[in-house]
Amino acid sequence: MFRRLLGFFAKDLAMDLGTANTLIYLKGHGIVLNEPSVVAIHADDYSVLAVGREARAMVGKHGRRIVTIRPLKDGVIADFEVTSVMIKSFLGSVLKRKQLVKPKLVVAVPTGITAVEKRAVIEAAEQAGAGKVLLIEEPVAAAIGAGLPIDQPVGSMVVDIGGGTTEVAVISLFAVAYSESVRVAGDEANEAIVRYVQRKHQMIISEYTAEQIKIKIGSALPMEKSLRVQVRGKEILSGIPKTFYVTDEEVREALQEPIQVIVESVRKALEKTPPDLAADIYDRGIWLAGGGALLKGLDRLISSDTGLPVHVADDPLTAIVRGAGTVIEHLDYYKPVFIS
Ligand SMILES: Nc1ncnc2c1ncn2[C@@H]1O[C@H](COP(=O)(O)OP(=O)(O)OP(=O)(O)O)[C@@H](O)[C@H]1O
Repeated sequence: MFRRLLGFFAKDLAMDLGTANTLIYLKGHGIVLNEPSVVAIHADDYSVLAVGREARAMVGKHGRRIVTIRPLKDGVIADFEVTSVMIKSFLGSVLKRKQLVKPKLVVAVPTGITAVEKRAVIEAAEQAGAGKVLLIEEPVAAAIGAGLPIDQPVGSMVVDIGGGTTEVAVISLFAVAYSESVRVAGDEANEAIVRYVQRKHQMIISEYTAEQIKIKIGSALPMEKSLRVQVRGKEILSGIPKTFYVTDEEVREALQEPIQVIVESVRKALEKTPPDLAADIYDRGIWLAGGGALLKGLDRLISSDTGLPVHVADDPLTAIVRGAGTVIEHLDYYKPVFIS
């Protein structure tokens, strides 16, 4: 009885532990944390200097004795210790005071995650102070966040374009019926812009600058108005810092390859989807989620390539955590979605 009473007061949580961003949803409150998945560490004694936004601001601007680390790669834990530290810091800032009962935590993870990777997520969360850790596949969470009827015998296709991975999944009756995952998403797009600028302008820019270019003027198809952005970089030959312009057309050219891989994975998923579910998708269309869904014209490009209607989920950057949040609010109803 006492434990049940304590359980009533427990602050259960849901988390989108992403390659680029980590978001936390607190039961009964909504999204309470949205931070870059970055940790800054002192190289001498490995002490943690900053986590999240504060650590992100140090990237590319620190001396040799500081290291900035993105502990997740392609949606999975690449550096276990640093991930634990990061989760601990985020959970700590959300929960503030020590809890009498450890909170239940729903974590969204990529589809096709291995048993070892699952274990790593659960252990990192437990070390960070979580009680029971429940895992849900990211596209399922994204579909719930987008308001799709995943509890019905109806096929819904979600394309989640994150930082490290693009996941295409067909979901029906609480489960993934078919999925396709490629390690090409936002990060790869930034790297493609860095390479293009080197080749075309003989200038070196950081991945952060490339990301800003992508967000400001990036598009998958020509836009009504031509755009250009002023960029600061370093000339390859002289090493001298210089300012130059990059146009939307150039960014489209740079992004052609990664976009093609994403479109190809959607086409492949459609080909492999069982016929009855495919018929539902042909009727209802495809939903895009994740930060990559914000690339201008990507919905139109996928639509013209597949001949299907393509919708962008509301606030695609938060779709996964909102979906995982819905699950933590109605744990019993969504029991069938857990994968561990
Ligand atoms: N307006 C925009 N246009 C294009 N890309 C964008 C835009 N805004 C954000 N992004 C990209 O979205 C990506 C981050 O998306 P998101 O937070 O959904 O990924 P994540 O969940 O951290 O990654 P993953 O799912 O791979 O673990 C970044 O690569 C970022 O550059």
